[in-house]
Amino acid sequence: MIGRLNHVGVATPSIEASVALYRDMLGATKIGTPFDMPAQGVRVCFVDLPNSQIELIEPLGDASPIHGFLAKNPKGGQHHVCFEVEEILAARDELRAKGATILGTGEPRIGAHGTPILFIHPKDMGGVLIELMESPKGEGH
Ligand SMILES: CC[C@@H](C(=O)O)C(=O)SCCNC(=O)CCNC(=O)[C@H](O)C(C)(C)COP(=O)(O)OP(=O)(O)OC[C@H]1O[C@@H](n2cnc3c(N)ncnc32)[C@H](O)[C@@H]1OP(=O)(O)O
Ligand SMILES: [Co+2]
Repeated sequence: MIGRLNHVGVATPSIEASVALYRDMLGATKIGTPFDMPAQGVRVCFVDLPNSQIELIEPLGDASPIHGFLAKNPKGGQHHVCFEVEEILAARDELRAKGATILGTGEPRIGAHGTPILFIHPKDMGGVLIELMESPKGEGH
């Protein structure tokens, strides 16, 4: 089921401050323009790497799912890892059959790459919040 590592999600109280870190400390040159995803409750900015992406996420709105994480980690930190899968509904059903908790309604939502995404509760994955993302068509692993 598991495919390519698509991105590592990094929660931050300030995308602007995090962009400065990745640019000035690590020398990142391919940094996108931040954009809002109200349905996901986050503001997003991608840092492109040769083999993957860092997804900087800042809370957006009172119901943002990352408020709790930032309350525990006020300076931010590594929040989730995202793996591509070929068929998101098949992956969800297989995971559920294995006892995993799919977060939210369990129905995929459209993520920042324009394809359906789901999250697996960290309690079922050794303390790591896992995002599954359907591979963009034609880019299957
Ligand atoms: C940009 C769009 C999209 C994309 O296309 O890539 C995204 O990535 S959106 C990213 C943000 N969205 C989400 O994270 C949605 C799924 N997340 C959730 O539903 C919640 O955040 C959560 C994982 C259920 C946590 O909810 P919260 O209310 O903050 O915490 P709890 O108190 O319920 O926590 C229970 C338990 O889990 C631990 N925890 C919380 N967050 C994480 C985390 N990111 N990584 C690892 N562990 C986490 C928390 O510490 C609690 O542990 P215990 O205290 O030991 O019970
Ligand atoms: Co993500």
